[in-house]
Amino acid sequence: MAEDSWAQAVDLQESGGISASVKSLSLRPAKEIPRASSSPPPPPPPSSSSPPPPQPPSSSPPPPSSSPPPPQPSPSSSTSSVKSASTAATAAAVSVSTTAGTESAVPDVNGSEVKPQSTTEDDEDKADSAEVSLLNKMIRTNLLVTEQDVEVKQRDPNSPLYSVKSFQELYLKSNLLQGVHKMGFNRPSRIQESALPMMLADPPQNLIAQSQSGTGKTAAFVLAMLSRINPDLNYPQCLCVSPTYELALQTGSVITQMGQFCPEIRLAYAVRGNRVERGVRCEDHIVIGTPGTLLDWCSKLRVVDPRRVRVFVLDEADVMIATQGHKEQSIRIQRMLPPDCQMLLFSATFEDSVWAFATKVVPEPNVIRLRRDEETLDNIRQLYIACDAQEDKFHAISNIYGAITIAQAMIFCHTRRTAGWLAARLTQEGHRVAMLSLCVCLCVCLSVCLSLCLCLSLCVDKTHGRLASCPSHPGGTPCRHAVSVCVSVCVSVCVCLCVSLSVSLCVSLCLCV
Ligand SMILES: Nc1ncnc2c1ncn2[C@@H]1O[C@H](COP(=O)(O)OP(=O)(O)OP(=O)(O)O)[C@@H](O)[C@H]1O
Repeated sequence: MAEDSWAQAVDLQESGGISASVKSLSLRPAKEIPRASSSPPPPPPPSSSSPPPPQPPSSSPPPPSSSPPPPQPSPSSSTSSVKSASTAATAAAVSVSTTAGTESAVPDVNGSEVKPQSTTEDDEDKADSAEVSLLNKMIRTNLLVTEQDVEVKQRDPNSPLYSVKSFQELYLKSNLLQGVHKMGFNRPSRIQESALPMMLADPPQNLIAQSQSGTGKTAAFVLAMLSRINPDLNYPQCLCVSPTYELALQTGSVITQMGQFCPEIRLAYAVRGNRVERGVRCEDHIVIGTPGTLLDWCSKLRVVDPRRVRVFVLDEADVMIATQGHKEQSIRIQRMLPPDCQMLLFSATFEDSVWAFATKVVPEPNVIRLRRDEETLDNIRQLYIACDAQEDKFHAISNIYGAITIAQAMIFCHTRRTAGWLAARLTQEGHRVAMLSLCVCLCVCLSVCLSLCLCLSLCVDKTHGRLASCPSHPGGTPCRHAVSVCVSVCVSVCVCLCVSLSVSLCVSLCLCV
């Protein structure tokens, strides 16, 4: 959206309070929704490729179908946070000098956030936006405190604009307020100051809100959902759509924490693997899920009656539209909701495509936007050089080396190909350059595995085609398992090495940025 369309930039210092109608209540474990298979869903596999589901604090009851949902994570969810780190932070690092222009990863104020920039190179190296989002959530455990201006565009410009400086001003139910304080929230974050009064207003108002990761969006809409629930009504009153299984679980854990003193409120996960029988009504108050499964629950399976939903939250809208099919599925869910259902949409970024989607899903919205500051750490001086072409970047780096003394440096590049190109050019210039990339790591792993394989083959030869220690064939019977043993040992070693290398790469990148 054009900057000048933001008619109303608001100084939130001059804000008043708001009386929100709050009927909040409590949270207790949900009844299990009957599943297609009578056996409980298997726990998520303990593989490196799926992050562990968030654990509710010991003081809080487990979430509803609260044996966290399940299981066969979707293809998009089966990618690892470790991979996220390595791919998102950069595809490759060249140990030499300064960052290579716009292709480098951009750290946030905590030095932790990663945000990939799109280029046309090496698509396979690009980070999945959902992974990046999940990684940011996992890395960031504190609120990102910012003094940025909040821009507010009200649906009705004549209506008074409220913002709050304390949670008490929101007139929350006491057990909900207790949960907020138990989470260590003393006062609303910058975006919460103006978003919460709008979200809790009576009659309910629709909202599109954009602010960067870690500014308190999730906490804000969770509070709004918990506030709207009438626990005497045993059907879903709030739907929350997340782009992936893992992100849904993350939000679920915030609901569980914030509602820890509201045991009557129940939560269900509409995610792949949490199977329900057609026509069996869900009696939980909040359903959080991924677009496809949630759509099935609302339409095909008729587990949720969308006509009774009061609050619809669409989280991570920018990530959502990056996933094929999610946009359409979200719109189809939205179309089933009653006209007076409160629609809330959140996004960390606000490109035109996100805005177009947002306005399609959220009719007559209020809009809140938190401007993003330039982020720097005090002890780091950041400079940038605008380059028109890749070749210019090389010349810029050469000039820096010509102008100042640089003993050692690391250059982060977006793709392996760029890193290789830059390493070659710098080497030609007489610099001593080493290149580090996932590919190099994999080659090392592979060579280690091949040597191992060779050793095992030699062992097999020495015992005339048998493995002396084969438990299946003691006593020297010909062993056909020799090759499979070799292969499986190699594969496991390879996997272990890849994981550990990825972890160390991830850690070193985090430290470097
Ligand atoms: N008012 C508050 N006071 C203190 N901490 C807060 C407050 N609101 C949120 N937080 C904490 O700040 C961190 C980021 O909050 P939250 O996850 O809600 O932000 P977000 O904008 O949704 O970020 P993301 O998109 O990455 O999830 C969380 O650890 C949360 O517990």
